[in-house]
Formats: sequence, C-alpha cells, structure tokens
Amino acid sequence: MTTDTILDVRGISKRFGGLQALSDVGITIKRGQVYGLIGPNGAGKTTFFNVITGLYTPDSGSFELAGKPYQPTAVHEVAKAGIARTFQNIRLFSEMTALENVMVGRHIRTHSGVFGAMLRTGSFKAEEKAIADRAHELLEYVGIGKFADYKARTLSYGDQRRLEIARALATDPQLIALDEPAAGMNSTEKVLLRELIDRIRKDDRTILIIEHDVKLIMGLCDRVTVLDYGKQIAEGTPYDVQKNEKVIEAYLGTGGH
Ligand SMILES: Nc1ncnc2c1ncn2[C@@H]1O[C@H](COP(=O)(O)OP(=O)(O)OP(=O)(O)O)[C@@H](O)[C@H]1O
Repeated sequence: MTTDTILDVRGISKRFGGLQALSDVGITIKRGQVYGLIGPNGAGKTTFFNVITGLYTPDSGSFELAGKPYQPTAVHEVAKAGIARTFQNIRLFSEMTALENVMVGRHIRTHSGVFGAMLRTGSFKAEEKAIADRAHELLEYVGIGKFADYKARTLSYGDQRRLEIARALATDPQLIALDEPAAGMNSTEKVLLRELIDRIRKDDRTILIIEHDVKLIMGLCDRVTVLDYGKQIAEGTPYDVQKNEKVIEAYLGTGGH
C-alpha cells in the first residue's frame, strides 16, 4: 500500500441472522479523493459505514488508515484514529447551540482533560477559547456562521446537515464519511452542498460519501463502488460505473433512485 492511501479495507463481511448484509467488500481511498458508495435500498451501504466507524463489529475484514492498521471497535476510538462521520438521520445535540455542537467535536483533540475542566485551570481556559475560535471558523466555513448561538433544533434541515459536517471537521479527520448528506434537501440546498464538498476536497480532505442522488454522486466523485445485496458489483470512475451492465440491472431491477 502506498502512503497516499487513506483508507484501505478488505474482505468485510457482516451477517445479521440469516441475512448476509455484506459479503467480502473492500475499498481503497486515496488522499484527496471523493469516494462514493451507491446502491439500491438495502444494498448494505449504511452497514458498511457502521462497520468502518465502529458501530458494528464485522464478521471478518482488515482495516488500514493512512498506512496503519486500525480496529474500528468503538466510535470514539475511530474518531481519534481520524475518521469522522455524519448520519443519515441527523444526530445533533438539539438543545445545544450550533457553536456548542461543533465544540463537542473538537474536544476529542484537546489535552486538558476532565481534571482540567473541573479545576478550570489556566490551560483549560486557554484551550476552551481556542476551541470556540476554531468552532466559529468552521461554522463560517460551512456557511452558517450567523447561527452560532442558535439552538441546533431551530436550524433548517439543510443547515443542520451543514452543522453536522462542521462538527465532523472539528475532529480534524483524515477521512470524513458523509451518510446521505443531500437527503431531504431541495435543489438549491443540493447545489450549496456540492460547493461545500468541493471546497472540503480542495482543502486537502478525503471524503467517503453514501448518496441516493446519483447525479450528485456522478458529478462529485473520483471513484465509486456499487453495492447490491451486500456484494460489490462494480468499482471505478463514475463514467465506467454508469455504463456497467450489472449496475444498470441493479438499479432498473429495483426501480432505480
Ligand atoms: N441492525 C440490523 N439488524 C438486522 N438487519 C439489519 C441491520 N442493519 C441493517 N440490516 C439489514 O441489512 C441490509 C442492508 O441494510 P443497509 O441499511 O446497510 O442498506 P443501505 O444500502 O444503507 O439501504 P438504504 O439505502 O435503504 O439506507 C438490509 O436488508 C437491512 O434490513
């Protein structure tokens, strides 16, 4: 594996009772890529995300992040290792402000720890200020700086999705995994989302994205993997994947998306 590989996962299988949700799935994501994961409903996309981010334990599989083996055994360990994610069903702290939500993401990279917080040491206060400053920057970056002091639940759906992205970025991830970021967005919001993802990529981040909006995926991704019934039926550039017979069949067979 070369050093420009960020994520290299191989041989992931996961069974739920009698259902083989993933069969021997593997992907390699290079630094700076936007990598898409698509497939019809129930294909195994979310299960795959849940495995690589430590929510589900796979039955088999090996994982490397930036050239180092890692075991996705717990969500916070995965975040520390350098993978941040957003969720299909937005998971924000709804009663906290937008700023506080982003600050929570940042805390996994801080040093003062619990005792520093309890004693409110000088270094803790300085660190809190730095965290708040960085959180403000990230809110501006995703385009919702003016809502810093609004409770998360009062933001529009599209803005809540941006807030989730800001929170994920706050962990300084090697890889940011977006689970259906365009779900429920109108066409204007989708254009803005696309611009944001482009900007994140240009700023030297690597992105893995599950998305139902095939047009968005095709316009955005460098490479795409297509899952169907837990199996990887195609991998390649959006152009190649679009022409693949198995992919066309899988989408037409289920009515497409
Ligand atoms: N915790 C679970 N227990 C049992 N079965 C599960 C569990 N999670 C997912 N499944 C099943 O695994 C299969 C793959 O589901 P998954 O949610 O990964 O698909 P998906 O491609 O993300 O679908 P969608 O596009 O609808 O979100 C489905 O048949 C689903 O019912």
